[in-house]
Amino acid sequence: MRPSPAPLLSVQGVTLRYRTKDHLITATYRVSFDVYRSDRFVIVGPSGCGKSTLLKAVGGYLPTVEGQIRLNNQEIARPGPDRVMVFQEFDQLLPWKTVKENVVFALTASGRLERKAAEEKAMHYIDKVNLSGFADSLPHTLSGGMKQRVAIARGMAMEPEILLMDEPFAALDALTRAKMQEELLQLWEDTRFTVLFVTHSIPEAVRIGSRILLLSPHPGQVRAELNSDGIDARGPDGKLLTQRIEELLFQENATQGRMAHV
Ligand SMILES: Nc1ncnc2c1ncn2[C@@H]1O[C@H](COP(=O)(O)OP(=O)(O)OP(=O)(O)O)[C@@H](O)[C@H]1O
Repeated sequence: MRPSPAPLLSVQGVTLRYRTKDHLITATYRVSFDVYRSDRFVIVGPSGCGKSTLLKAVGGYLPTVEGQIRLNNQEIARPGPDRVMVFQEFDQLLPWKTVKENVVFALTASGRLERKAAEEKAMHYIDKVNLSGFADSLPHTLSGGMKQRVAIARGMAMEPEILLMDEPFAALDALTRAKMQEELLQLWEDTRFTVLFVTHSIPEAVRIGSRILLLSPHPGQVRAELNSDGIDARGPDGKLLTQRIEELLFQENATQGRMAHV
């Protein structure tokens, strides 16, 4: 038997808290999961269960209270270019820079590439998100979906070890959202990047994920981790998986922290 590969990202027993003036808020409690290279790892759970907080901690913006987060076996202590975030908001781009310049700037400002190499790489990824014809446009002339495509192109151009996506399509209309999900999967087919994707939409989790982690309501604990690789989200298996997730998330007396593998 071949030894199983080491995880790219390992989250072990992670508790995350916010301290406000009057309260200590536990956002996640002893959450554990592993993300392997080329996983499309989706975290799904109800509003307030700590999904964004987990992503912030993986991004290196929030320290753990308990547990450890390791990338390539190195403990995460601060943000770094090996982890790039894409957010829900459409205002992630620099409004005074064109589409191309937004991507080029991310590559040159981090000192990773010279101007010419950065331009080439920027155009490569802008093309991948089908925006070549808009390279010289300013963000305010683009639709919400197009802005998100630019943010994704910028994130991918940085070629991080892992792309962190926090509800990137939640503010889009249903049709555009479905199209963007399709495009993301196509991009993944092309480049097999590793993505950690947060959503509160079960259909989106089933559509995007190769693995799906379910978190309980606040404070978020692991309720189950499901294998969804190769499942046709629109076919009978996709429907069954959606039902199973609904049961696991909404059953009244779910045993907290119990792991279910499908
Ligand atoms: N900056 C903050 N200060 C204090 N509490 C916070 C802060 N950010 C989040 N919280 C609290 O932490 C908990 C988890 O929030 P988080 O935003 O991570 O949840 P979520 O699952 O991403 O929710 P949603 O799906 O609504 O975005 C919530 O109770 C929230 O109120």
